[in-house]
Amino acid sequence: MAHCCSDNEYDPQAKSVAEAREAILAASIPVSGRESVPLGNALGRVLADDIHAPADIPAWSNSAMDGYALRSRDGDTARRIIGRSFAGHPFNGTVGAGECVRIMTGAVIPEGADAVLVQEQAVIRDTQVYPQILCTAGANIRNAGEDLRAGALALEAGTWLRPAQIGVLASLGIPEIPAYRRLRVAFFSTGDELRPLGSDLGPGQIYDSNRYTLHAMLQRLGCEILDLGRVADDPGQLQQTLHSAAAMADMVITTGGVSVGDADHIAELLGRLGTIHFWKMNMKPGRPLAFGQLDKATFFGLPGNPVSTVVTFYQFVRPSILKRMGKTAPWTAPALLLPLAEDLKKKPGRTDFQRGRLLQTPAGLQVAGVGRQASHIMSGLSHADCLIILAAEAEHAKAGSLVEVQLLEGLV
Ligand SMILES: Nc1nc2c(c(=O)[nH]1)N[C@H]1C(S)=C(S)[C@@H](COP(=O)(O)OP(=O)(O)OC[C@H]3O[C@@H](n4cnc5c(N)ncnc54)[C@H](O)[C@@H]3O)O[C@H]1N2
Ligand code: MOO
Repeated sequence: MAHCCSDNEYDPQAKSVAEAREAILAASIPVSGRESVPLGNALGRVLADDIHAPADIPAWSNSAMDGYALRSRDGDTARRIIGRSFAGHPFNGTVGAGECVRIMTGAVIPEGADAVLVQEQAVIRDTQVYPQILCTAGANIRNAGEDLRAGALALEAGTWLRPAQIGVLASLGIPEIPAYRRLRVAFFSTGDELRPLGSDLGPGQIYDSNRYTLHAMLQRLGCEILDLGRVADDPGQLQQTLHSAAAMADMVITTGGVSVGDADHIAELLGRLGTIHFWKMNMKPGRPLAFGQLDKATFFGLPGNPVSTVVTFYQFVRPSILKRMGKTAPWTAPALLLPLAEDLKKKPGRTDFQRGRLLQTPAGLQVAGVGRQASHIMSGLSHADCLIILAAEAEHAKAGSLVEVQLLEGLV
């Protein structure tokens, strides 16, 4: 018999994170609906068509520096300034032997010139320029089509638009883009103990924090959010809410009530209403997880413990949303390998997603835990910038050993 406090860390029936994610992604079918979206509102949308460059980018060969456009083959001989080429105001003549054109960054390279002498490397007397160095052909010139050739594939269908991609589309002069429609996600939290923020708490009651965390995670993914509020641990109300959620959304997410307690009704209900798998996951936090289909909607029943809600969202729901939004792979966050700055405790059995923070040390980037790791400690998660992933079979991890790390924040 196992000791009462052993926490049953190893369960041969439990599903691994990789197995569950594979099954979830296989069942996550991309939406087909599409719409035209003004580029200014396109952040976070997914391109529904390939985008080709309508013209060379840059359209003209232009100067990378402020200086003098000249013929490189004339060496370091003095040049006479015959005109000016400013961004938006090209010089219309031709640069000949012994001549140059005053030029600014971004201005068109005049005919005849094949190099730009940077002004810091020139001495000017009267209208003569005396090069202090020899320019090679092509020096400080950005050639037409160097970024993208006319007709070249700029961005592929399935690209998730972040600021850099928006910038590329803007540089092509495209005011509206073809995008897949946004994913409609309905969610609600379950539990008799949950109270709205701002209300007084009675004995045993807590604030419904998961719904706010979920809302924020969905907002970041650009979903159309349908917040259905709090639902008590009442099978009739739960059934009604699940029905209406499935009728209005592409995906339905609940938190709480997926475990084995007497008030955990999600399992039994969904077994009747849809095609649902209840998985005991081989991970910590996030042991119970429900996944399946409810009418046409993908369903996720996330565990109620607040940290478990976040960790399971990032490991399973986010990849499913990204794929259903039409984004091409990858759908999972990449893992870095970083040295641990301190020992971390772990029992063998479940894959551990410990909350961590990155440390800049003289020896380079390292990672440390954020302290207490239980699945109700949201303050720890709020101080974390990454998850430290310790393999199921691993025991305590030693300072200095390399561990997998998933960043919680990205630049874009
Ligand atoms: N006998 C067993 N008990 C439990 C097991 C188990 O395997 N056998 N698993 C434990 C693990 S691990 C987790 S995780 C939880 C998951 O349970 P539920 O999904 O049924 O969640 P609840 O029981 O409803 O709530 C758990 C915990 O989280 C709080 N909670 C719930 N909703 C919210 C919310 N919207 N905002 C903030 N906090 C919330 C709730 O009050 C509970 O404290 O089951 C364990 N038990
Ligand atoms: O698996 Mo639970 O999420 O540890 O608290």
